[in-house]
Amino acid sequence: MSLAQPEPGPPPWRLLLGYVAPHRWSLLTGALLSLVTGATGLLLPLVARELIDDLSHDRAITGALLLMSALVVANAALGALGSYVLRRTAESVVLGARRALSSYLLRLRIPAVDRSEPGDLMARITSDTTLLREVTTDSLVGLGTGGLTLVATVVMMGFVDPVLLAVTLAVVLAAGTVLGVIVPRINRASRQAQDAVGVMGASLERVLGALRTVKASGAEHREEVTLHAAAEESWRQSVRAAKWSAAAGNTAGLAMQSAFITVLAVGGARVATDAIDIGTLVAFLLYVFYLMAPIQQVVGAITQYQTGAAALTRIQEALALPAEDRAPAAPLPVPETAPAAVAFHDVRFRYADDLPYVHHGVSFAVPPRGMTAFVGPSGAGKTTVFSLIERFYDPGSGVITLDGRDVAEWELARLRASIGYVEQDAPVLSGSLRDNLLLGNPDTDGDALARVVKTTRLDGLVARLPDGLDTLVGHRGTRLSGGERQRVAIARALLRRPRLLLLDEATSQLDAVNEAALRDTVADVARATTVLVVAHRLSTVTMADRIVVMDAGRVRAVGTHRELVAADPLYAELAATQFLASAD
Ligand SMILES: Nc1ncnc2c1ncn2[C@@H]1O[C@H](COP(=O)(O)OP(=O)(O)OP(=O)(O)O)[C@@H](O)[C@H]1O
Repeated sequence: MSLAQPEPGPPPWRLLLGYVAPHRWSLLTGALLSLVTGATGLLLPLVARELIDDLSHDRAITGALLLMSALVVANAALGALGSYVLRRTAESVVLGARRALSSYLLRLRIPAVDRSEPGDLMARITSDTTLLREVTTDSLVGLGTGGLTLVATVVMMGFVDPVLLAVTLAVVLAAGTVLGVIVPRINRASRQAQDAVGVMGASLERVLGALRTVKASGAEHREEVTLHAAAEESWRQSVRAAKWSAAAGNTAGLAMQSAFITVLAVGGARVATDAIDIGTLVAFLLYVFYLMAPIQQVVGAITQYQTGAAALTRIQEALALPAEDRAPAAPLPVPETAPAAVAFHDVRFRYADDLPYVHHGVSFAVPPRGMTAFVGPSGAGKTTVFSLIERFYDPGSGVITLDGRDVAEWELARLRASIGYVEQDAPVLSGSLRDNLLLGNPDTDGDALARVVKTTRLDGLVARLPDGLDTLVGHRGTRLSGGERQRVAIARALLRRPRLLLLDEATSQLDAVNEAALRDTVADVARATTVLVVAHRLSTVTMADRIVVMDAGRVRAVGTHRELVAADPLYAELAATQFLASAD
């Protein structure tokens, strides 16, 4: 699954260097340790040649043996330290990418979220970033240290016998041509495998988010088929990538074996004709043996990079989605407490370029203080009014003002700090009830919290819960009823001490007693705050100071309940059917 990307981003290797840059020193240290490890290994054949020489001339071999032992121990110790440093650095690169991505995803603009699958975005943060670990150690370091060791080994081989080196290189180059065909296939398969993991994440999120509905609809089997199809696609593509990776690895292995045999044959002939001595041939064969590791490392680096490049591209696609400016870490102190004035001036809006307009020139003005109710048939565009005030979306044309100033000119965090928003489906985040209430204003003191808990009639619920305010709610905690969730959402919004309260009233969530109590609370709030409410109940509209009647993306009429019943036929009909049906 691909996210829409406006223009091609930088190549994956540049992205990789960007992630690695903050850790360049530890990466260099690790790489250096690996190099020194390789160098100690490279000295061994020379010492071996000395040892054979000493033996054939009846000289003592203790010194050579001691040197060899020291080199072997140093090789092991430095190798372990180097791989630890590299692994740690790679984990830090993964951490950096995860931090960057999660911060970015929290700032995504709502239209970008509307068009993305949350499960796929999650896969990008979790599984794609994990792939950066291997790409950092295996690819970047592998290519660096493997490449350098390769060059050093080749130089040493040239030093020992240039003819045998030419033979070795001819075999290795033949294998390189085959690898050129294989490597791009690994990239394609890896990208498809990661995309399939994204699709699976999206399907899982869809099912787990509505598991009750899936069960109640008896749709488990159909959903299972979709999930399995995504899992199988990931398997298929990963197996394809594995097939090509294995082919690449074995091509390198085969090349080395062939080089070994060829060197043995040609070298044997050279020893027979006295062109070289036996010690030189043994030393050269040891170098061929040593060449194997850096070649495998370089081939591994190239194949691993193909997988990493696919992941890097997916990460970059997420980072190219439109996002809001970074919000300050601490909640902004609300600069003013005066109630806000809101106005829409000829606002036209649609959710996406390929969707019809939802607002066709909406205009209204709400003075500070008091309650304004928005009513109208389902789909008229009432909730959209709130989304635009919060700047979840920007209008296509027209202007929305808060205190007479275009909301587009407000610093976003300051704008939202002025507003308390109670959504229609009032989500509860998993965590304690206290966390949920203090989400928008964690510094609230205990007295203020207790007051709001009481006014929103949550005190009974708190008394009933086993750990009171610290009881876990939401996922893996106590499930709250629809009405309780709504009261929590109202309390959360009030604790933000908003200058403008947006209340998207859900139908039939509250029982009569709680509804009456909350009506009084909201009426109280409206004395000092501007309250806008999408109203579905007669009790709400009758107490509103003004009612805005919306129909099909336009404002039909504005007035009080009494005025509108007399003047507006649609409102009169709504009052007679929709509102009366839920009146107390
Ligand atoms: N995120 C979105 N993306 C695309 N279309 C949307 C989105 N949200 C709402 N719409 C569409 O915009 C139109 C107006 O929706 P809105 O939620 O504002 O209506 P409403 O008047 O609040 O309805 P209700 O009373 O049923 O809640 C609807 O046709 C809806 O399908």
